[in-house]
Amino acid sequence: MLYDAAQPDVVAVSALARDLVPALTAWLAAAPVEQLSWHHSAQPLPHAATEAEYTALVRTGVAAIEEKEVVKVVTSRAARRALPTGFDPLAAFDDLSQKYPQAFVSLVSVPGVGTWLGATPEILAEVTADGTFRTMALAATQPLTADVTPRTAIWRQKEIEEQALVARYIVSCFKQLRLREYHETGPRTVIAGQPAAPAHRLRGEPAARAVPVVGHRYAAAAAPTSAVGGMPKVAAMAFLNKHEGYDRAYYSGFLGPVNVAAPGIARLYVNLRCLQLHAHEAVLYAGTGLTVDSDPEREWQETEMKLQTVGTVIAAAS
Ligand SMILES: C=C(O[C@H]1C=CC=C(C(=O)O)[C@@H]1O)C(=O)O
Repeated sequence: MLYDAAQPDVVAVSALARDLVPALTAWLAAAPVEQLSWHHSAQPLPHAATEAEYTALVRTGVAAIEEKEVVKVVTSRAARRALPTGFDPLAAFDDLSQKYPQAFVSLVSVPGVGTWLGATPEILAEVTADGTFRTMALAATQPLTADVTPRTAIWRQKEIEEQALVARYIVSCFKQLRLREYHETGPRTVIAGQPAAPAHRLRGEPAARAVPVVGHRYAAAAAPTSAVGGMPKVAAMAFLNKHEGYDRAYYSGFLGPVNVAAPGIARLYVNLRCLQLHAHEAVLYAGTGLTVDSDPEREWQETEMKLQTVGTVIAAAS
């Protein structure tokens, strides 16, 4: 499934994905690595914001919240990193899979789309074999340190508010789909990464029994969620289009296996902690949810921390 934030009405789903898997797996196993050609997007490289530019964007975001233009907005930035000679995307994929066993690690290379590598912890929507539909409200991240565990993590007002906004947004999407019966657990702190860029998140997990199509409809209605766009959605997106200053491309869109395990089973993830490969460099993406209490310097540091998730595989290959 492919979704591009710039074309929110277009969601491409392969009905035959399951039938393609054996042929693709055999092809990958048979092709020598040097013969695999990785697609590069024809789009120009995005502007990579400096610290001064990003903190200024955060200040503008906080001012927009103070002026009640938006309730919450999630600003983001791109960062460019030179690729080490002979960088092997398949080895980087293996490396990420080992480092982040709880994340959805993906390597996607499509003509016209380019090559994207990522390790996202965030489920957008899931439909399981028994027809259960699940989603989660993630927001806020803090570094995992020796003396902070999920049991002892303390969250500030800003983060509690941020997570509550995302949860409320999800419930409003349920209402839109006339999905009235669901149950909610949490929020509870979870580990959303492994040593390289560890983080804790708050998570609510509303679940509802539903026909499989709800997953698809929910994903199309909810994306971009308030965890990656903001609230209200239209005002937050207008703010980002005006001020963010670069094209997010597939970052903060969604991806995942649909109809692969069996028809109707889907697991869609928000495309976070990802990078796009270009011929000689990678573009990494990260963002942070702003509320009225956001501190620009802390938000910059949070993006730095998040960039390390995929940044480590480039550093490891150097
Ligand atoms: C925009 C990103 O994270 C969003 C999703 C979850 C937690 C977030 C946070 O910690 O601020 C953000 O809202 C990103 O990781 O690039």
